[in-house]
Amino acid sequence: MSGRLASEYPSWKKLQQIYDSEHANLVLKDLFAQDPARFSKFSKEYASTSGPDVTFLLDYSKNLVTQPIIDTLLTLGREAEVETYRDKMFAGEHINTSEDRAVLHVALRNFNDFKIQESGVDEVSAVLEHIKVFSEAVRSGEWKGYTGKTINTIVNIGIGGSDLGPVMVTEALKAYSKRDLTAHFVSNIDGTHIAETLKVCDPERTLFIIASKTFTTQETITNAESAKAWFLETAKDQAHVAKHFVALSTNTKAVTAFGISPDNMFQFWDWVGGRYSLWSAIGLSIALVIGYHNFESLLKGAHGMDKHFKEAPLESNLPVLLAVIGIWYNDFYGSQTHALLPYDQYLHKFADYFQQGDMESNGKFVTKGGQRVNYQTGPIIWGAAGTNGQHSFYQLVHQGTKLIPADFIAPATSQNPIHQSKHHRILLSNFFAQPEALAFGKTEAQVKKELDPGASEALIKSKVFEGNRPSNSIMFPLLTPATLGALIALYEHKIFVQGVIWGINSFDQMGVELGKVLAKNILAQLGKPDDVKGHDSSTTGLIHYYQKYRKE
Ligand SMILES: O=P(O)(O)OC[C@H]1O[C@H](O)[C@H](O)[C@@H](O)[C@@H]1O
Repeated sequence: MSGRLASEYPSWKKLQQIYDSEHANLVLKDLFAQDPARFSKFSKEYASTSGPDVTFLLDYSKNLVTQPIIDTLLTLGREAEVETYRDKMFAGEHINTSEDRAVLHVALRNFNDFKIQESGVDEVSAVLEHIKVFSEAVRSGEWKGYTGKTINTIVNIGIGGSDLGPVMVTEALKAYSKRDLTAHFVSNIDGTHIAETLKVCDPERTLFIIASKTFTTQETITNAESAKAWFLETAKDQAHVAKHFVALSTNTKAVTAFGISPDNMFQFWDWVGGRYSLWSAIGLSIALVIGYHNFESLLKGAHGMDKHFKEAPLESNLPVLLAVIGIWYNDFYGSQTHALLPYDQYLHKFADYFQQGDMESNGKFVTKGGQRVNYQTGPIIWGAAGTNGQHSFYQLVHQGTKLIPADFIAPATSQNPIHQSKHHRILLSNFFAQPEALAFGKTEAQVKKELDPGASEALIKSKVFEGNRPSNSIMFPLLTPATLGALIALYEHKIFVQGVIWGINSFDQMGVELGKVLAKNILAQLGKPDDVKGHDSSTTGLIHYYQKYRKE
């Protein structure tokens, strides 16, 4: 984040030399055979030192690294001043330089532990109290709708960071949810999303949460207006809106203009990035679903990881280790993607969440200083909950031509230990087997032994697994709110460290703007073919096709 090109650091050049001269010999099978202590050397147990107990194991031994490579990667971190920039973040310095903002999602889960100076930070506890009081009133039934009935449905209307975090966390912590309160999340501007959701809502018992940092996002405001119109069809009186609509935003003026009273607004601040906002008022739907106490545990679990990230030396700092290992593949092996593969159905939205978290943060081609990078920055993040992926895309992961570093994530204990945990044992046997298969593969000699002597060369070759495909494994005892908080913070800080090393600003998102501006211009031209002006022939042709067939 210093804005320097990463490729100028001496350690970067050294890593390139190491890669060129050694990568052909970096064979996991050999590395494990040569060192029986490899697992204990390249795995770490995390234990929180503040807040609720959180422990997990990070096993990074199945990576194409040796100790000297890890050391050089850590030197890269030091040369890029990761520690300095980490301290700047926690101190509230304006490290988001393009927008001249502090980056203080860590302040949202701090509970007065670290001293952070920034306007608004002293209001965090009041907003948490507001979330607590409101969520408890709704959950207990004390908060009533306009006809005196209790709320049984919440609809969070938001997009991007105002949607993905709450969606992912409420799914992940479903085991802690209040079963008589149904949560829906409407994000897409496609009218289908709100229309299908409203079909199952009762206006007398539904609470709409309009979640938008800016309160100007086209999708969210349009969906919110449609929801309000739908509500008023039944409720008639504008005064009833107060019982059924609340806003989560930094923009009081726009919230008031929409017709939501400031009393029903949950505040946050410009130093909370959208993709880091689930810890803020944007988490209201989470508190409603899992209860404030559990929401606070989520925050405290994240704070424990913040403390680890802030205080642990780089060589035992888990977000740093994940970050530099990721850079090794991304920048030296040329891998384009990184897979997040949780073996926990509750985490089925984890990869979706970190698509925004990582790709919006680190999908940048210029440094903070405005130079075009001459190396790869953020990877493409993707993934799905195991074992589903095994029956679809794992073929390519095992035998395709691309190197796909992957993180396997699993709880030792299931929240649903049905059939004497039979399901969970099967799930975990797959969680253990896949990284093993990826790393060690299956040789031609092994394949031949299993086939008839007359088997064709082609058949033999098709059954070979080259192996040497790297992965991390993360295991924890149980997916609790605090564990999830720590896990999310682990990845947030990993993304931060990578951004610092690449010299980019991980906290703006200029890349989402151009399409929005063009769409606004096109929207004004959709009326008639003659209005369609100023486009290339392809865009013009597509709009004309729409105009020919549309039905209003
Ligand atoms: O919360 P909002 O202001 O409505 O923003 C919602 C989302 O839209 C923007 O375009 C950004 O790409 C996201 O980072 C943000 O989370």
